[in-house]
Amino acid sequence: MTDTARAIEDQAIVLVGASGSGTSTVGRLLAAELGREHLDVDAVIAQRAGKSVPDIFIDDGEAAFRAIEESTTIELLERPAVLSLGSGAVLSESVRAALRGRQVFWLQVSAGTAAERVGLTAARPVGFGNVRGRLIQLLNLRAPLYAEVATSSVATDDHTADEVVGRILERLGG
Ligand SMILES: Nc1ncnc2c1ncn2[C@@H]1O[C@H](COP(=O)(O)OP(=O)(O)OP(=O)(O)O)[C@@H](O)[C@H]1O
Ligand SMILES: O=C(O)C1=C[C@@H](O)[C@@H](O)[C@H](O)C1
Ligand SMILES: [Mg+2]
Repeated sequence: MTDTARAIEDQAIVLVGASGSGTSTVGRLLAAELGREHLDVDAVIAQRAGKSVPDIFIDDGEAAFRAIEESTTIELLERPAVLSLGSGAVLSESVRAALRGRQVFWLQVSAGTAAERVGLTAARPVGFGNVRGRLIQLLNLRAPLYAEVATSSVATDDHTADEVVGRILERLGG
């Protein structure tokens, strides 16, 4: 193995994207394909807190969640895992700085598709009220931040999660 290949193997593979882009699902499948650990930052936070992310928002407030999200994300970036970031993690300048120089895949999704996907799953903070309208707002705000940190982007609207994994594997191999 070349030094470059070894250096890449030691590095986290990071997935970013809006809620419903598939960061959790694709991350789990990609990690299985690569034989790597999968770390979902939302899941790690919930496990450590002993309560769900929506409950942390309700009990402790968004600012408290963002502080935990920032430190947890930066900590987990040091692991040679597939890392699924929370959709709002890129709001943090410190997280964006920590992502520089890393392999970051942006899973792109339209608001319509994201709403269909998250509308069918368990409650989450962005799911309160008008799901599609809220997702459009969040996408407009966050798309430039995903673009800033991403080294590669993958369209997901008309592709299954397995197809998205295939696209990422092609790019990792290339
Ligand atoms: N490419 C895809 N095609 C069809 N359905 C998908 C795809 N990717 C994910 N899904 C489905 O969409 C739903 C949301 O996916 P997932 O939980 O992975 O999104 P997420 O980006 O992690 O969202 P959040 O930021 O809210 O955690 C799940 O039901 C999942 O099975
Ligand atoms: O869009 C957001 O701000 C969030 C997305 C989820 O990944 C969670 O991190 C939480 O629900 C907040
Ligand atoms: Mg997720």
